[in-house]
Amino acid sequence: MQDLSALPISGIKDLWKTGIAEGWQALNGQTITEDRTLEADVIIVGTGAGGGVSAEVLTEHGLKVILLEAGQLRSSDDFILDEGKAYHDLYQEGAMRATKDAGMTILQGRTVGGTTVVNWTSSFRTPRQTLDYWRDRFGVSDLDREALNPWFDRMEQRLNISKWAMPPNANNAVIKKGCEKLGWHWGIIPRNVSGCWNIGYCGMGCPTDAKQSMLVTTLPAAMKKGATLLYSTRAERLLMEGDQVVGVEARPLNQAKEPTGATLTLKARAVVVSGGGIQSPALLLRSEAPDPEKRIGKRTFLHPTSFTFGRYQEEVAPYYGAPQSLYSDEFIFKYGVDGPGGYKLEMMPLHPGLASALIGGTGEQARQQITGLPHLAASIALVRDGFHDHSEGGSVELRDNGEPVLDYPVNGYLLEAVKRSHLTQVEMQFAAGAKAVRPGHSHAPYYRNWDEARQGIETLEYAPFITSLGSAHVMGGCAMGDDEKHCLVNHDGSYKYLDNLYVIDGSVFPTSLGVNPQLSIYAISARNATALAEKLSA
Ligand SMILES: Cc1cc2nc3c(=O)[nH]c(=O)nc-3n(C[C@H](O)[C@H](O)[C@H](O)COP(=O)(O)OP(=O)(O)OC[C@H]3O[C@@H](n4cnc5c(N)ncnc54)[C@H](O)[C@@H]3O)c2cc1C
Repeated sequence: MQDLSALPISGIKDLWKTGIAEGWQALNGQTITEDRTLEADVIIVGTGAGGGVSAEVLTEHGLKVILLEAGQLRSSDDFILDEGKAYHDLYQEGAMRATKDAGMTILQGRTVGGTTVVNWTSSFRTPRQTLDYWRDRFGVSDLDREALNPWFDRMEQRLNISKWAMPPNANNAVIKKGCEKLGWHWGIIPRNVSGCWNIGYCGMGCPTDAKQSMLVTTLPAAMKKGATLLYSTRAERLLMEGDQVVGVEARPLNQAKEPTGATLTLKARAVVVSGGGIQSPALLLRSEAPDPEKRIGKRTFLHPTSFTFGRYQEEVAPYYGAPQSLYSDEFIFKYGVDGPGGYKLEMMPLHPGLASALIGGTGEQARQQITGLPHLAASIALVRDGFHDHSEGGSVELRDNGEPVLDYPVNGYLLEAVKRSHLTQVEMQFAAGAKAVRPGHSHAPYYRNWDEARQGIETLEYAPFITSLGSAHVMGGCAMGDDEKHCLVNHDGSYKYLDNLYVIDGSVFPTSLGVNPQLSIYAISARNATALAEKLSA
């Protein structure tokens, strides 16, 4: 019998299959077994938020671009709502990435389109407080909200970003019900979707191309203008002559993500590094790029994220519907910008695979948890990291095989914020009508009411490993700013110690943001890629 689950949705044309049939230059590294040399005006390493936007802008200016992507090319026909396949094919380390001591899990994309292919579409402008802090603390000039607003306008229009007009799913409705009852702020999330079917599988790749990720927007635009894409091909190191970057050495990868043995020598007038947090610093480290203050990979931030799970009488079905549509900023700057850690409240989708990994438990307990999934709501709190002396983030290191690992110790400052965020989320879920709520902590039971929970959480030990923490927002590691003690690139993305090298992605943020990062990356990348394009085409 035919396996219907493996069939693409009929009537939706796969953009990439059509484009390649029409002549787009997309080369699969798996088929490259012999050395080659290629030339372009600009080489872009990485095809996510920063790389996609840069590719569109640079090709619009008539520049010849080569895009390198370590991940594979997967497009709408491949997105069959299968968690296992998606995590294996579309995520870094098969979605098993974690910090060095395994204190936090890290979800990050690795595919053509980068993390934008698997993200949950929430699109916020950078908070003023964050931009002001960057200016005052790190000397990030020319990047206040007024200067950035035109770039936000432009990218919101390009990616069809607007507040979600449908009713929230039951999972997200917890925010409205709970916050209204408690008198807390809540709002509707703007999403980058066009004709969204409200399926709820954004994290597995959008099968209807409704999500306006780089895969269906900027990258196809660049391909139409003659860009060359080399996928399953990893940038190994930068090619340098004195203090000039002259290109990139790249390795095509086979299906097992191992080098095929061939070497690609790619020459260009400029190199844009858009590998995202962790990978962009890793490329600079592998290249032994000059770094007098030892800043490469330092100040890598994660928005460390805590969870709570609420059980409801009615069905919640946390796997259906727009994954994130409501949020609360009640606690994000409540304790000042650089005081105790503030956090943004959102909900997260729970599909069976992710749920079993996050909720934990074994044997009968695990069975009960999973059978109860339809009645479970999952809230998250994204802790703003990087705004306090005790919140310096993590450092990227290289393993023996050249692959990166992030050392991010979970310290007392963070755990204090996490404890407060548990109390907040538990209170919100009870106010929303939950019958029982459990914070993401190995020693926490399901509490039956807010009083019991408050007392219980007060007695919990908050320590690394027993306190569940994860991240889907890797930022920083190549901080921008005038302050050379902390920063590696200038506010236009140019590398301080080499010519012709630009970092354009989420790794340039000198702190985390306090909002989900994609729109900040799109806007700042559009600004910096435009300046670069004008310079190169002058
Ligand atoms: C599950 C999930 C949900 C999310 N939801 C949201 C959301 O709702 N809203 C939001 O704002 N953000 C969300 N994010 C985060 C957001 O998508 C990312 O912050 C953003 O895409 C990062 O952009 P980037 O350009 O820095 O890197 P990425 O988009 O990660 O792109 C980097 C790309 O470069 C490639 N690469 C790296 N190194 C090399 C190399 N050496 N050679 C070749 N290729 C290389 C990588 O394989 C990757 O494809 C989510 C993330 C996840 C994981």
